[in-house]
Amino acid sequence: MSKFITFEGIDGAGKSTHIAFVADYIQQRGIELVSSREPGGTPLGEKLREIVLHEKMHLETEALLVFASRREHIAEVIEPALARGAWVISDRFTDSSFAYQGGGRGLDRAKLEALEQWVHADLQPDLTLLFDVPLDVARARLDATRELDKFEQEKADFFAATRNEYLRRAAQFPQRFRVIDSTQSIAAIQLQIASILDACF
Ligand SMILES: Nc1ncnc2c1ncn2[C@@H]1O[C@H](COP(=O)(O)OP(=O)(O)O)[C@@H](O)[C@H]1O
Ligand SMILES: Cc1cn([C@H]2C[C@H](O)[C@@H](COP(=O)(O)OP(=O)(O)O)O2)c(=O)[nH]c1=O
Repeated sequence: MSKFITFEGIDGAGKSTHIAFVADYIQQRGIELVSSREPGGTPLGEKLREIVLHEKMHLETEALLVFASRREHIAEVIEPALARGAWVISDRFTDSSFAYQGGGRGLDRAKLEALEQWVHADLQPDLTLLFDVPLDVARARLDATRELDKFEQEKADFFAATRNEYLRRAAQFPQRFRVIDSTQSIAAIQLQIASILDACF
């Protein structure tokens, strides 16, 4: 049966590092897998991603654009894949909007809930892997590796609020969230992910 798995965490937590591992692990079982990301995942969504990640805008514009990208992603990629029995993994989904636009930037949660109801009232991930690390660890990893986009340049209090909102949601939806202590070694994290996935097959 199809599964929808999302990857979440503050920038630098290690999400991208583990996506290829998860993709391999699932495909080794002969399952059709669609691997995607947000904002993005479709040609239009990728254009919206460029705008959201690099342009200054009103907070509500930002929220509307990430949900516009998501609407397209669900219609063009996620729903068709799930309907034919494939598994879908997405690097970020709606929990990112609650964490970044809600927690980080302070957008009223009720507005995000209204958008969520509008865009995907009947769809939720079956499993959400939350990569959780203290801010200083995430920051040190980012500084060591890449040029920072608009979100990655935010200050520590932004990421503290983002992380808190993720942890709040994990506590609110314990049946789909698995919180992974991402200060562990990559090998230890992969072992933990493998045992989480084994429970899904
Ligand atoms: N568990 C870990 N231990 C040490 N370094 C890590 C770990 N996970 C990721 N990294 C490194 O941290 C950096 C950021 O990881 P990345 O997966 O790109 O984070 P994200 O996608 O969450 O922003 C990369 O250079 C990666 O190799
Ligand atoms: C999906 C989504 C992402 N974002 C932000 C979080 C990230 O900082 C950024 C892009 O995420 P990500 O793909 O993790 O960036 P990178 O490729 O640099 O690892 O978009 C939101 O603010 N709201 C959202 O709804």
